[in-house]
Amino acid sequence: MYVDLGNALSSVASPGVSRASLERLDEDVAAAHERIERGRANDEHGYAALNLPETADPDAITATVEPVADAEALVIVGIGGSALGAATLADALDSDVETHVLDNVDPEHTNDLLEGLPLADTAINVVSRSGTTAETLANFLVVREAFEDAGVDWTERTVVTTGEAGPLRDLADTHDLPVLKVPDGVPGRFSVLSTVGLAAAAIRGDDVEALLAGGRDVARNLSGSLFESPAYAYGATTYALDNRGASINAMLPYAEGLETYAEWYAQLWAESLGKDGLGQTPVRALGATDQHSQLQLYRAGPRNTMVTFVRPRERADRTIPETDVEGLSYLGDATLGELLDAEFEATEASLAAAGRPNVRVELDRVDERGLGQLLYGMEAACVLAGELHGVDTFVQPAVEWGKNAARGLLGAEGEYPEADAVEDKEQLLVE
Ligand SMILES: O=P(O)(O)OC[C@H]1O[C@H](O)[C@H](O)[C@@H](O)[C@@H]1O
Repeated sequence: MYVDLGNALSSVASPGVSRASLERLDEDVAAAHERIERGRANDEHGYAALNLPETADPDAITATVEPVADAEALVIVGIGGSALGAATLADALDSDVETHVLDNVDPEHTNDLLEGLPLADTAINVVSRSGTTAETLANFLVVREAFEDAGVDWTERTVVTTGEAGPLRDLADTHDLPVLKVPDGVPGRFSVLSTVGLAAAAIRGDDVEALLAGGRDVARNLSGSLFESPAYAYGATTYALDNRGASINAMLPYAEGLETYAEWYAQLWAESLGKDGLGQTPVRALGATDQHSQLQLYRAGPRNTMVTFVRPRERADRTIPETDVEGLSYLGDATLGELLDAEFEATEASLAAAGRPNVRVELDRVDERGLGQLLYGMEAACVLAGELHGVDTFVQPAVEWGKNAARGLLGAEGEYPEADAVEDKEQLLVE
């Protein structure tokens, strides 16, 4: 993972950060790094996630998913941090296993998905750390019923990933299902390199060891200086730009396979840093597609946005056929990859020319190792930014409020005062 901060400097952009400010900030980075290292050493909640490249057990994961390793299709049932990591890997890595993520509870989508699946050859990986998330459990019950209706034994096709206890764990025990435990101290949005993200990767035949090796590459470089650690360089610079007015961070990967990565990043950034009135709003985008939609705003709109570019240094390529159509001959000498790179460089330069801050993150390739580096790197960047902001990176009370309110509205057992607030809603209906 490589991070170029040149276009975030105040000599280029406004808001921007001077080299002198970054050097001063480096003292805070050193203190934050010490805190992070202490948290990692004690396996404290959240910090433990940064140990996953060392602590995850790829052999145990592979052995547990073995009963469904022959699957032609895979449905990952989970939501938020229990879906987006696996979805990111599935979007970015080729596999013969057709992979679907059932996170939302839109009945039309669920019906369409279930109708099209070869159920007898489909694996289910149901993932919920708490084992209580309404969307996940409801979807699982629906999927299970579809298997039963088709005469397929769902217990033979299901792998469960969950915590030590809870309704999903009970269900798994009752039916003697293979279970992978969500490791302690690892919040969902930091769990891609654990059983949460890696079970699906193993079923798909992705190289789980290489994903973890990518994480280790970046972990090795975490040090007390942002000038020595690409992950910290990114985290510290986003912090500095946010403080100077870049309250929006548009994630713009230039690789089709990284579209879902931008979703994963949005959860990581929003749920971890959005608290105490602070936080940088992540926006999901894709290059070159969003050059033709969002870019106008980022170059000429309010000066409240930074852009994060992500691109692989190498990718498979395809030649653009020659043409004698007048005005298009320049395309015939190029490849699609060269065109995408030219679009990337032009966009980066156009933002810099307009004085708009942007940071370039590069990977060698979009493969298991590169993804392990990118995902771990962004997690470490986020933890650092959380330390610098002084927020509690690893909790999400605002999300829990909504979860409780929905439970209360559905009449779940227990006290859910949040549901009363929904019923007391002020009305101003315009028809
Ligand atoms: O894994 P689960 O317990 O089902 O939780 C799934 C998701 O639920 C909530 O929305 C949390 O805010 C997320 O961080 C979490 O990833």
